[in-house]
Amino acid sequence: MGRKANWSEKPKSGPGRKARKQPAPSFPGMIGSGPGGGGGGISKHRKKKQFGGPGGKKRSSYPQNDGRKLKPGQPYRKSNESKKSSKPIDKKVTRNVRDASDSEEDEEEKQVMGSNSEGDEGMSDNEPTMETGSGSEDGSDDEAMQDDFSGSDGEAPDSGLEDGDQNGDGQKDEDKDDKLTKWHKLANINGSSDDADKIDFPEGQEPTFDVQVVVDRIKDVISTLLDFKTRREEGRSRSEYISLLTSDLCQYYGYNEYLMERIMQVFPLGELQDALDAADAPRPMTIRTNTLKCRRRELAQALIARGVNLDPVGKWSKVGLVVYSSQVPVGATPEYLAGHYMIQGAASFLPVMALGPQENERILDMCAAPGGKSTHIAALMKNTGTLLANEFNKDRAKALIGNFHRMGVKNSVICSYDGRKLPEVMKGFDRVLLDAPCSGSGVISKDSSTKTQRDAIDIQRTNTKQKELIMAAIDCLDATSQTGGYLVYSTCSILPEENEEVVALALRKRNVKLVPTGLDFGTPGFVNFQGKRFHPTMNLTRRFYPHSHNMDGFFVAKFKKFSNSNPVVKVDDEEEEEAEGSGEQE
Ligand SMILES: C[S@@+](CC[C@H](N)C(=O)[O-])C[C@H]1O[C@@H](n2cnc3c(N)ncnc32)[C@H](O)[C@@H]1O
Repeated sequence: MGRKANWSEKPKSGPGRKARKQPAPSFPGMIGSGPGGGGGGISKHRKKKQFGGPGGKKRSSYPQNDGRKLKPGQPYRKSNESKKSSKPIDKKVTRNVRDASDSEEDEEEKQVMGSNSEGDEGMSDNEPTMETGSGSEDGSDDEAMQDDFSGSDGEAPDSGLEDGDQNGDGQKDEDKDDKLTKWHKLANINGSSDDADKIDFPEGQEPTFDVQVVVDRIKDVISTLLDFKTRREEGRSRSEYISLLTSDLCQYYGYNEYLMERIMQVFPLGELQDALDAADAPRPMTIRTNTLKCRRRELAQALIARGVNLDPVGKWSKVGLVVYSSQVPVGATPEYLAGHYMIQGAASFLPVMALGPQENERILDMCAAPGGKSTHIAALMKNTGTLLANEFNKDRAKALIGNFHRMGVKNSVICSYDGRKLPEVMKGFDRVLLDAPCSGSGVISKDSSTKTQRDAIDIQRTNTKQKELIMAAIDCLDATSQTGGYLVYSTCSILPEENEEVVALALRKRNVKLVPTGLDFGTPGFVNFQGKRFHPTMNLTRRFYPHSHNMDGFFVAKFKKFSNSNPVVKVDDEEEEEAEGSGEQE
């Protein structure tokens, strides 16, 4: 398997060193370009005409676009201008974003990577377009499945919603003219909105499509909604403005109305554009060192010597590396083939960090393929104890097997049950990870078809499955475990229907409580959402967003099971829950 790396080699010269002298690489593709940016919508136009007026000067400032460099996990702080206008439209959706500490790397890492490198502060400007090759592997559930031996570089992200349900990217191939016609119809746009005080509401006339008109109007409507009393046009209601904004955002970003409305409920108005822009931009490529086989410093040395321009991912992880650019395919290096690392989105480190696997435990990964998190769990267990890695989809389970072999996982059993049936097969685990199949609304840059293909029925179906899986996951746990009794529930979705609502149901129907995830950044989960009141401890769950944390949209909740019996839930309550979802109505 590959040739042996010379770990003692010092990166004084050679391609790695040279790579570091290159101009600062930037984020792939900026908004609207690159594989993820072309989702639906008007990304091509957006390249030319960004918010902030003609000439392409962006008003909304995504981390890499305003000259700052961020690594995954680093919070993005808005410019003063944005801050001033960042009034939430509704107090119920006001978020408190907790800042992560800045990523100052420890001295040891600096010595290896070279101090003062361009990358020290974070990502740079050129997309690291890595050829992953046929052997490339993606450890993340939520990323393109580069490691499932399909050999495809641009596959849909693995939200695992349905077995084999990942959509082709028909949206990308949509004919530009058809798209424009569609936008024209949808837009119903007339005139320009240069005058910020006078917004031209479409009144049924045939629309004249003009991206700049849409862009300006989005800006004006948001400004109006943020200062409604003074800026509103007499006789216009807030809902008129909101529906105009929804329609314009759908056109500009290429979402269907259902998903756009959901997203507008998640983010305060002052954050919305940043969130939507960042959702389109590809995330930095990150890799996770397989500590079963090597140390991060050694891996970094070996890759730098091959021409990979990298840095530690941030202070929050001891095993992650962010790759800025590379002269070799990162998914086909000898080190990769020898299992020294997994190509894995930074956000997908978080559920396993929260789980905190211990040596000699019995751990279940209920939805495990392709194995990014499972192999991480095995590494933290140091190949001791027992890891049961389950994956319902047999084809995907093959990728799991391949990854376990490559990464040298030896403490595991792989099985292929419907997770909902697992308690009938085996129980008594110290820890369980449920990285649930989801809509993928947090990983839109990896599968832009999500923008148009998720609807209410789809989300409802997913939500039902997630609720059944979480019940089963808890039933597999042993509350009397001496070392654990913990469940981590995670998704790569930002929708409360797939996150807080699922958690809320578990809190009601099982003897579990939420505990801190131990992750020192992330935004607290919603305690109130759209008139629903969740348990106050919901603020212990963590949300991660591309625009705030420079990683995929993710949700992580950690539970402790305190009794193996189940609470008695009154039949009336159950019926009410089924009718209303799991949160209490305010
Ligand atoms: C989000 S992905 C998991 C990614 C994985 N944890 C990783 O890090 O590589 C969800 C997985 O759940 C699987 N899945 C879907 N329904 C399932 C079920 N009922 N039981 C078990 N697995 C299921 C999907 O096939 C998909 O592989």
